[in-house]
Amino acid sequence: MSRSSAPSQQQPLFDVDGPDLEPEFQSWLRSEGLSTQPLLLRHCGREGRGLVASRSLSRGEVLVKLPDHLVITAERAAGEWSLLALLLAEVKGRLAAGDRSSPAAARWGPYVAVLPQRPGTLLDWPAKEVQQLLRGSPLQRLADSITSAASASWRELEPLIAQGRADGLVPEHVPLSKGDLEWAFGVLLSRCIRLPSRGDLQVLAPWADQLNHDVSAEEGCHLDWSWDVAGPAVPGGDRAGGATKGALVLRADRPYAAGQQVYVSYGPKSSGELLLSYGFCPPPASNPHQDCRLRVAVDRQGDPLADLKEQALARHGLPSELEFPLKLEGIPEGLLQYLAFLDARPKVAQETFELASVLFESGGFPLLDGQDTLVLALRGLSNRCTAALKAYPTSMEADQALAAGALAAVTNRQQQQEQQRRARAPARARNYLTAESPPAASPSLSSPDAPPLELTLGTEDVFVSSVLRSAAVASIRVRERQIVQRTLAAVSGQLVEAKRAAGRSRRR
Ligand SMILES: C[S@@+](CC[C@H](N)C(=O)[O-])C[C@H]1O[C@@H](n2cnc3c(N)ncnc32)[C@H](O)[C@@H]1O
Repeated sequence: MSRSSAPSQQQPLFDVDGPDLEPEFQSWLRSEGLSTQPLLLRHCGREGRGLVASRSLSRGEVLVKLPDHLVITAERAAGEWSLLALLLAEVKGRLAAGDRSSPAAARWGPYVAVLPQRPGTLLDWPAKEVQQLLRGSPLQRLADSITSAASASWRELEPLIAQGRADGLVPEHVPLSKGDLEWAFGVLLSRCIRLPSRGDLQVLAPWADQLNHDVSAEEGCHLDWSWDVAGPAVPGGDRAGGATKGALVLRADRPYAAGQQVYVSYGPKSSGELLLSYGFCPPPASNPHQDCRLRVAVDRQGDPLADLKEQALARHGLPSELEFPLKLEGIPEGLLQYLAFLDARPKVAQETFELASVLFESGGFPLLDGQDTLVLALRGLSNRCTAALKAYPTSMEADQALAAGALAAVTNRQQQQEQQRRARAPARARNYLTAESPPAASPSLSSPDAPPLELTLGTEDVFVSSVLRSAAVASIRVRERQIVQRTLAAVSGQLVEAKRAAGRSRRR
């Protein structure tokens, strides 16, 4: 794990003497050879459960050491991602029916029992809302890829389940409907960790998956969680009492005070990616990984050189379609070269390959039939940005008001809950700060100048309230458009500069 040394905001402290959460799960972990120390499982406000330092911790100290046999891999679930989902859904179905007779339920039951009923990912959103809320945003493509992956898995699993029922392997009391599988896909989306050190193996890691995400952390879980795969065996760690092959080890990257929540990063993800795959939405304006994806592709319909261009791109190891993350800080590396190539119209085949070599090998922008290919690329980017802005169905002002209105509603509700909690809490517990972030000042509901959403909307907020879901998306749309507008401004500046340079070279 790695994260910035300063916490992103003033962090609340949690009660280290409070009652243990999920006691059955924790005693199962201990019986499996996992020491849950030095972290405690606590309710962490809108983040759900989280892991909290039980005492002060020093940098470099081991926080989690998960023996290999407790890591659930697709291999261990006898196959691929879909089968891992099937394993989860089957165990959940059996637990609901009080049946622990299958080996999978006996093995993983205590873990599956503490998984959230509603992971709160995009797969839990009402289908009609997905299209409606994401229209115009590049997030629509991510949503499509999530829903089509889930549909493809279901198509793969449906006949297997039917066969399993026919063969008496899946009893009638275990429901395995599309909805049950979607629950499992949501769990995988929001909890799977990709381990680069093990060939990008995707795993479920009980206990470690109770760690929440901090946008300011530098790198992290799901795609990149930087677990060390520990070399030394954990004696007595396997179920037969022998040594396991290793363990996933998480070390503290900085000191923690007792009661402080330990966060990791789920990877450099934008607020939209977090919303769709994990169900929560950190304020996009303060997410350092916020971007607006621009998809650019060879125009197969309109470009007579499309085939040649695809061949030339392939020679340079490039696909015929790419997504570039536009950011506030400037034009992404390689975008202008790619656009210059897509938009150029060489007259002969050979020129197409030569142009590709100059653009992609030297990074320079040659003249093509007297035309400056940098100017071509900048104009192409400007047109695409203008089109991207037009694709949003709502105005910037409407989105700002929507996001601010939700912030006010959440803040008010939070203040009320806080007052109720304080009134109920015993005196000792009042010494601890509360689990939720400090309330923000309520902005005006309708002002177009209202501040951006400054509060993370939690999975529960987003799941239960379609108003908050649309507010979360509105806050993302606001930031995406700000990024596109900033890119347009940078392009205009560069176009003026490129034209001046072209004029100077003509005069010479
Ligand atoms: C890997 S699990 C972490 C444990 C989880 N909190 C639980 O109670 O099971 C990921 C889920 O935790 C929640 N989460 C993680 N980081 C969060 C954050 N910074 N803000 C709000 N929710 C967060 C989201 O619901 C997400 O889908």
